[in-house]
Parts: sequence; C-alpha cells; structure tokens
Amino acid sequence: MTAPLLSLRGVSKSYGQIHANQGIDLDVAPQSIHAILGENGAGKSTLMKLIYGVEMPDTGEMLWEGEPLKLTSPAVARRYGIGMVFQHFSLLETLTVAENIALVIDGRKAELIERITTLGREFGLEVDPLAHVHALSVGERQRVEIIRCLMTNPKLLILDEPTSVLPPQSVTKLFETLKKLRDSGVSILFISHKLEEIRAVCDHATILRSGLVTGNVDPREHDAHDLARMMIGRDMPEPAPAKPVDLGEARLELFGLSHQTDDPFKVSLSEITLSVRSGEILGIAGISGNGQSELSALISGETVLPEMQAEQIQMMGQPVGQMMPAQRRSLGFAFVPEERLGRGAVPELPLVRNSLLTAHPLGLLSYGLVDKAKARAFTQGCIDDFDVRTSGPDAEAGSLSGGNLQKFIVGREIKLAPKLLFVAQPTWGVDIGAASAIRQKLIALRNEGVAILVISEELEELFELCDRIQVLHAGSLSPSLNKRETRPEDIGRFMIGAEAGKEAIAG
Ligand SMILES: Nc1ncnc2c1ncn2[C@@H]1O[C@H](COP(=O)(O)OP(=O)(O)OP(=O)(O)O)[C@@H](O)[C@H]1O
Repeated sequence: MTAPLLSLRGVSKSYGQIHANQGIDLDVAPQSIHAILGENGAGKSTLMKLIYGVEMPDTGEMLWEGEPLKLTSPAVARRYGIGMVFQHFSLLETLTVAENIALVIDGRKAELIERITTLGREFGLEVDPLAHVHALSVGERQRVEIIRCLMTNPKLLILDEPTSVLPPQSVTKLFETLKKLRDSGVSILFISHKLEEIRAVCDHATILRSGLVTGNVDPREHDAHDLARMMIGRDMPEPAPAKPVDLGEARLELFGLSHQTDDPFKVSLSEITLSVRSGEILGIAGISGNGQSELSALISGETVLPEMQAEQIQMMGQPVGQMMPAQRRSLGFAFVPEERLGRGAVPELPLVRNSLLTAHPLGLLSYGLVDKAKARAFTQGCIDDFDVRTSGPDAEAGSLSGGNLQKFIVGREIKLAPKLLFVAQPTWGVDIGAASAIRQKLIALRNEGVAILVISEELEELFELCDRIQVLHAGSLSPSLNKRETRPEDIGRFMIGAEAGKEAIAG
C-alpha cells in the first residue's frame, strides 16, 4: 500500500477494568473508504475518539503522514485535517444552515453561502444555505454536518454510523458523495453495523472484537455472513420462523385518532386507525419525522388526550387516552422508547436503579423500600439473558456502549411479561448478532400470544418481524398491508407519500 495517511501502533485505552482498545494497529491509506466493524462494545467509538482527540491513548503511538501525532483535543485534530461527523447532530434548529456554519467557520456571510453552494454541487450535498435547520429532513441535516466538516478541508473524515438515521434513498446518495470525496483525495473512516453497506462502499475493513483487531480484509471479497463471523467469532443464528398463531383479542386500538400541534417542530397526526391483536406483530414503517415521536407519546401516555378523545386509544379493551404511563403499564403495557438515554434509561444511575424505573411492580419494592437483593437479581437476569456486555448491575447506564444499553432496555421491558409491547427502533445501533437475538425474542413473544407494535425505519427489519405493516407519512397512516402480499417498493411508495389516497391491499 502507498504510505499511510494515518497509522496507529499498539494503541491501548482502558476505562478502569475495561480494556476498550488493546494494542491496536491500524493503517488508513490515502484516498480510501475504510470501515471499522465490530459488535456493540467492541471498541469502535473509543478508537474514533482517540483519532479525533476526544480521548488520549494510555499507550502506543499514532503517526500522521509518517510523523508522530499527539492529539490533545479535537481542535488539534482539526488542525491536522481530521474531521468527524457524529451520530447525533449538533446543529441549532432555530438558525439557518449558513448561520450554523458561521458558528465554526470564519468568513463573511456571502462568502460562506457561496462555498456551501459550491461544495454542495461538487459533492452531491445540495442544501439551501438560507433554510432553517428545523425545516430540514434528517438527510439534509446530515449533509449540513458533512459540508461544515468539509469546509475545514479535512484529509480524513470520520463518520460514526452515518446511515442509521437515513431513509434508504438518502443512503444511496450519501454513498455517491463518499465516493466523490474519496476520489477528490479525502480518506474516510466509516463505522457501521450494516454489512451490506460496508461491502457496497468501503475498500478496506478492520474488524474489532473485545478491543482487539481480529481482521483486516477487503470487504468486497467476503460476504456478509463471513464478515459477521469475524465480528462475533461464531456463525450467525438462523432467524426464528413466525409460527401460525390463532389471533386473539385486540390489545391496542386507535380509532381515527387526530392530534393537532401548534409547535412548528412537531407533526400533527390525522385520523390514525390501527389495531394490534394478541399473537401478531404490527410494524409502522416510515422515515422519522413523519409523526413517529408524536404517535409514540400518545400511545405511551407521555401525551394525554382531552376527555372527549379518551376512547380513541384502547388497551386491553379499556379506554386509556387519559391515563398516565404508569396506569397504562399496570394494564400489561410495556414500552421501549426510541431515545435510550433520558427516556429509556437515566445515564447517571446504575443499571440496578434503571431496572426499578419500570420493573418495580415485579416485587422489587417491599413496604416502599427497594428490595436490593431482588433488584440485583432482576438486573443480573437481564444482563445474562440479553448478553449485555457490562461490568455488572452497578455499572452506570451511561457507561454502556449504545447497543448494549439498548439490549438492556429491551430486555427489561420483555422481562415484564407484557400483554402488549411497543418497541420503537428495536435494534437501532445494535450489532448484527444482538439484533438477530432481539428479533428472535420478539418473534418468540408473538408466538406466545403477546401483541407487539414496532416502529422502525429499517424495512428489512419490519419484513423479518411483522405480520402486517402500515406506513406513517406526514402524520397519516396508510392502510394495513399484509406482509406476504407486499413488496418493499410498495412500502417505499407510501413512505414518500406517492400512494396517498390510493386503495391498498387490506391485511
Ligand atoms: N467513558 C467510559 N467509561 C467507562 N467505560 C466505557 C466508557 N466509554 C466506553 N466504555 C466501555 O468501553 C467498551 C468499548 O466501548 P465503545 O463505545 O468503544 O464500543 P463500540 O464498539 O463503539 O460499541 P457500539 O457499537 O455499541 O457503539 C465498552 O465496554 C464500554 O462499556
């Protein structure tokens, strides 16, 4: 290979007892798209933090174009030409694109607008510099983040799971952009759990397992199955088939539910009708920002309806529109919110305390006090059953890697033995092995007669999991589509609103 742009030699980083990166050797070639692959908690984010100067290695050395590299902060990294686009965007919603960029890039406004437009045209990152960020789709926001990074003229661009937030159309566009960037001389480090994407866009892949490099391959020469084996160290389990189950009673029903909002950042819902029965999984497809969070809040009880609409949401045959979340849970409802930190778990609290948030009715309290032994046993059960990689029940939720925290939250809710389970983005950020384990558990629950509602942006996931699918677009829900009679393209048309008003195949 030509002399590397960036080299790491024997780089290690530990957090207390946890060896997040151990003796990492890595060479990133100029003009390459280089994937970093690994299970949840394998150490990918830690490695990126070292390369972007957010953290410093305990031992080992880094070289930039053959010269020793010491990064004491992201500002130093940027001076070398290392840029990073984070998974969670950092744009201010009330400002325009140009104003956001002006916060970090020097230059007169007219000049910045000109540069934003030129870069956009050159790399397929078109976005209106005068648009307010709140009015942009997720794909457009990501383009703004990438443009902002490009305006610092990076030689190395780090993208942390850039496709997890994007609808399929934008993923294809992003890949074209990345190839153009590579051809113009930029190297890209790309973290993703989606093996097919890595095969489509990357020319090199480094695989991490438990903080160690376990492989360096050309991903185009290996199929997704091979890559998965290198990541998890064993073969992938086959998906569990959904058994034919006699459908039972309706456990969640929404009757023509409309909900208006004056908030310009929120979506009003119109005439939402759906029903989930015992023994089935209903999926809600759609690009986020089309009313998913508003619908979730209404179902979970975070948003309570006025009295006249109380009957429009029913759980286990009872009107719940006016009930608080805890009352709904007492009927046998469990919920995994999309946002793990803050909504699904409190980052500063240990896992054992996070168990109590929703599992306290399982006898974890006695006479109003926490039964410590029971709470620990429940938490340890979740950790064991859902293969949560952590030091134990006392670990702070915020110290778990994203995917491991997701496994913990899904596990906690499943262990409540709900009658009705609502999961938003069940495998967001979860690695391929754990994602298939979570899906298997959901299908097993369905086979046992639980009613399950899933919101997901990943069509493949919905096709694997669901019996029926409905698509949410601009606050309206499509008719129910029976999975067996539906193709992904049919769903895709509803996702972009092209099918609105047409009759669909009833499920
Ligand atoms: N600030 C921290 N304090 C304690 N432990 C940490 C910290 N940051 C990371 N870890 C631990 O280091 C290990 C590697 O985590 P890292 O976030 O790098 O994994 P990852 O491969 O990016 O995972 P994911 O795909 O789930 O995001 C994990 O065991 C994690 O719990």
